[in-house]
Amino acid sequence: MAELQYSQTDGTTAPEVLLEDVFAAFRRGNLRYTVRLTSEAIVYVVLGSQQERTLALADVLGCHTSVSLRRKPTQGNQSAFLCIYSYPLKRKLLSGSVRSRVSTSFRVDRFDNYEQNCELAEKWRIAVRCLLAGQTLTAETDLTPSLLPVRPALLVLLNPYGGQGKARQYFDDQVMPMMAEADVSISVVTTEYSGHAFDVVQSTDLSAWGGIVVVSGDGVLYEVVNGLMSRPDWEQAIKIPLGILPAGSGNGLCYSINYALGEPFEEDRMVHSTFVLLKATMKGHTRPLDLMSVDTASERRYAFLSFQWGFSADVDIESERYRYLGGSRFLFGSLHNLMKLRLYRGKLSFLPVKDVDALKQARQVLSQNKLEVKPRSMSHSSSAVAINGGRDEARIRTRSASALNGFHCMDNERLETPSQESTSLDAKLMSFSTENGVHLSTSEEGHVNGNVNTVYETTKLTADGVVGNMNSENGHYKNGDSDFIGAAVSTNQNNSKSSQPCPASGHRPRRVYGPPSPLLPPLDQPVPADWVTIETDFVTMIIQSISHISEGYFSSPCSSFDDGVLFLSFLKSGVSRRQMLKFMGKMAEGTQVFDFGSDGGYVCCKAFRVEPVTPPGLMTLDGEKIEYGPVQGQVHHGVINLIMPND
Ligand SMILES: Nc1ncnc2c1ncn2[C@@H]1O[C@H](COP(=O)(O)OP(=O)(O)OP(=O)(O)O)[C@@H](O)[C@H]1O
Repeated sequence: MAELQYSQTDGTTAPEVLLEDVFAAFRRGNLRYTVRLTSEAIVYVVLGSQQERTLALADVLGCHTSVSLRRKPTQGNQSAFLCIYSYPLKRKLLSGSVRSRVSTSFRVDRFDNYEQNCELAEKWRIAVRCLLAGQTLTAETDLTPSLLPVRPALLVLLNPYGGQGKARQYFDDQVMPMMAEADVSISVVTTEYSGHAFDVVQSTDLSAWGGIVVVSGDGVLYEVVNGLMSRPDWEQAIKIPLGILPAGSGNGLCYSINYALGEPFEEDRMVHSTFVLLKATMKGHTRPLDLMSVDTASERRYAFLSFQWGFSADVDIESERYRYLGGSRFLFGSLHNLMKLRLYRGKLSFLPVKDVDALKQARQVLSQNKLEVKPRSMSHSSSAVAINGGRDEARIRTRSASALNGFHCMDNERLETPSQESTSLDAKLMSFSTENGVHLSTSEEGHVNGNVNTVYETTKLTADGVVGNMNSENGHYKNGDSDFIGAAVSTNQNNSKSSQPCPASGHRPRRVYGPPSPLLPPLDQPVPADWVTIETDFVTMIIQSISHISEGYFSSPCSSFDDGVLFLSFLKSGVSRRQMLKFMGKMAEGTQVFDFGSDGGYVCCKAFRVEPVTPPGLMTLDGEKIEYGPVQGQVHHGVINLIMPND
């Protein structure tokens, strides 16, 4: 643990000491500390020494009392225990900073009486929990349990087939122990078919939940958003706080959140993302996130991430076969698609946001990140794009080559139309054993071993709502319906089981709910005169509302969560396969390209329309396949409440 100077040497007032006591070390009772709690930290000093140690509350996730001592107090042992769980950032030699768990325990033995010691420990626990919830305390505050904030449980939707199919493992091993430490109660639904998340949120009583968290990729959150927007009470429903933990392939939203917060993602992403989610949950924090409404010829859908057409959409959908590779599936998909570079003829129209030079701003953002940017025209192979080094080097190291958004070869290589190859996910027999819910390990400073008492449930929800709680016990998580053999795509509400993601999320009825889209004319009418239209052969097109469309792919440096605008990146024909390969090498090095010179663009807009001329192919919304054909969309400012710290 880092040793920090607590006393204020800079002339500023030291934060008020809320609690101060003398506690013993957990294991070595003869080692005693003076422990102080302020609104910012728990500071403890070895008695008779000047050495202070600090647990910054910003790093603390929770606090429990007597967690490991199941044994009854004996005559010689009347102590209670206080255990604090923190996740400070620690520097690593090669990979920057990562959070690692530290549990710090004190023996509370001021009194000869066990109950009094318990009371004292409980007082500390209440104080720490209240501070973690963002409450203001003073030294005079009467620390009673009634002060503790009561928050409804989170509804967790876990897709066991997202990404490499490790969501269950990550959840059991990493997420649940942290949820228990933070005393956040949850109900877990394991999705059983593509479209299950949609069905659940469409019909569940939302007032029962404090928020909905998906343990999945962006695809399941897309289902959740569309499920909420398909409700007659959509206006209220979409306000429920939404969170995401990264168990997919692209994890674009989760990456964007961590990026915006400066939180590591490269290593232990689930720990970092859970930490961020829980810190926000404990304080009841959310941040507005823009919503995109997208109309196809037959229906309306909603998205929070991106619309894609061309190379990147093809890579996303066609790389489903490499799903077992996780995020690397995009690299293989890109290499595969590189072999058969295609052009996509069509008309792109957009309503530009005047006076915003997106490219200039993006260069500024990148240079602020201490990245070196040398814009070039893709037509000129001699000019290079290099974005290197800087504080975010590790963070923006591209693992996913979905970023290799199309380039068209100019060496007269054969251009093909998009293929209609089927996508499939290997059906696998999955057996989940999650016997021992939460286990805390022992480490330095007298840390605690043992199971944490917490209550969480596996809830079986169907389109009809809550069917029943599967299991609920102290510290034990049992998934009653975890065995899974997939066969076919199904939206069967009788919990029929499927292992094949349905990219189009099923054929659902036309949406009738949602905000009006005043910027959009009817799809069969021309766009207004103040729109810009480009008709050409496109290689790729991405319209996005957040910074990253997949892990490490910083495709829109100008985007923020609730800026009320969209950023459009497109690339027209004009680059060779060799150039593209070179570019892919740079991507592997951790470089990024968003600057397409005269062969493309990066613009800020509020609405768009795409009218493909190319025969049927792939279009995606938040990485999920949508109906191919004319499509248009507009942004709706800050409609979604994203679970994310806002302080
Ligand atoms: N039990 C299930 N069986 C089959 N498909 C499922 C199941 N649960 C969810 N799905 C589908 O899996 C698809 C992919 O899910 P998800 O987005 O979680 O992972 P991903 O595609 O790997 O990640 P990302 O979207 O971040 O690239 C979604 O379309 C969802 O509808």
